[in-house]
Amino acid sequence: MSSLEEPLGLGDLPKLSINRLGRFLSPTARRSSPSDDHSTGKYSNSCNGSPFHGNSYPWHPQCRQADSSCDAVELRDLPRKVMWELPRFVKIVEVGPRDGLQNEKGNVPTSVKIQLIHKLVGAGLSVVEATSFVSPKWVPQLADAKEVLKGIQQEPGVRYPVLTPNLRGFEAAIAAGAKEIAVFASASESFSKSNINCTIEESLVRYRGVTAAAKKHGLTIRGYVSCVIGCPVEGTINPPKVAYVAKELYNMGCSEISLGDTTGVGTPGSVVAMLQAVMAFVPVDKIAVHFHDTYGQALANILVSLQMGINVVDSSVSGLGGCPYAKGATGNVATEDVVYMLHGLGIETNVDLNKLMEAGDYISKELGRPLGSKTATALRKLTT
Ligand SMILES: CC(C)(COP(=O)([O-])OP(=O)([O-])OC[C@H]1O[C@@H](n2cnc3c(N)ncnc32)[C@H](O)[C@@H]1OP(=O)([O-])[O-])[C@@H](O)C(=O)NCCC(=O)NCCSC(=O)C[C@@](C)(O)CC(=O)[O-]
Repeated sequence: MSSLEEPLGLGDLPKLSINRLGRFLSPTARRSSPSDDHSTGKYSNSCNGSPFHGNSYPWHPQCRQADSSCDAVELRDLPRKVMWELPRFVKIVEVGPRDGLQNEKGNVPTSVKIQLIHKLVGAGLSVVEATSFVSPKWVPQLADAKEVLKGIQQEPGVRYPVLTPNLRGFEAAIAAGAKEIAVFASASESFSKSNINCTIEESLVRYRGVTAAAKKHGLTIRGYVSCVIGCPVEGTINPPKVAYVAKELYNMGCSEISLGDTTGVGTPGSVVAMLQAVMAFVPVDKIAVHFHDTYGQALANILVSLQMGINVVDSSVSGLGGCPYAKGATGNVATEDVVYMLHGLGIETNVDLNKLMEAGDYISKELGRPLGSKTATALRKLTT
């Protein structure tokens, strides 16, 4: 990886003066001490011997303890500390081959889908949602689900979940070799009707059957809740509604609940309230976030989710995607942009950004459209 591809952030922190670092702290986050001199930016000393010598960092847990030393604090860890204990590792669930390609107007050859999945796995992604075993009358773009799943050369340690809307889809998925499935409910009645042609309650009954069958086969099950912030028909969705559907999916055996802002209307403000409600019923380490970037809020929404303890993020290479049954919704947040931000925060992903961009180049060329990732667009301009 050339230095141009390294996100600005980590490498540059040591070059910042302590006084400039002090300015990262908001007046409310930083408690003043009588010995602080605000005119010079010199603050009282609670960190002897550390790179922060001469400064007090009340946001750091060690600094918050009386008589503690900040010796252990390294500049490298600063972003995670300033941002309130961000996770060290984030698992990215790549949904491009499914959520992305389900929305394509033109026909994408099966061989291209398979090649894309191989490239994404080659970039280090350990979970790649491969396809959907839905009705081809509803989503003709994924009518080749069986061929795609059978055609993938499955790598050990990599998961290839597929969507199953009912027992029929589940059986087809099993026959094609699926080891992990996902069921998808909605927090909006209108969207449930337009997407899977049933009410929320009917979908939960249906999914109890699917999850029971999946458990018998020893399969891992993911559960989606869509329209967690807003619905194109109903408008704002109340957080308790989202929490209810998430709890039901969790209780029926879904090991991970992915919360989908299907239309991308969420902001960090609405996302916090929604996550808070869900976390009352589903453990934080079982929650994933799934943001579409319609309003350009996805990265901010991911960041606030990480600050609340989430460490699983769904995204789509080159920002492919949208839902054929959610009018106006654009693509998922681009995986390249997520990886760039996470690496910039010092968070590991095991994803090689260069190889990921190659996968993005590949599918964009195949679809005949410009790159959908801002990071990839910027880096390609610099390197070509
Ligand atoms: C759920 C159904 C099937 C109900 O569809 P329906 O019309 O109510 O069901 P049906 O039982 O009357 O079946 C209609 C036809 O489809 C067939 N059929 C029935 N099931 C299957 C199956 N599994 N596989 C293949 N074929 C199937 C069935 O055999 C029948 O064929 P016919 O007799 O007319 O020839 C339909 O509404 C459907 O497939 N919906 C899926 C729509 C979809 O995939 N939407 C995109 C998902 S994205 C999403 O939900 C959001 C998410 C997860 O990405 C998160 C986010 O972004 O927020």
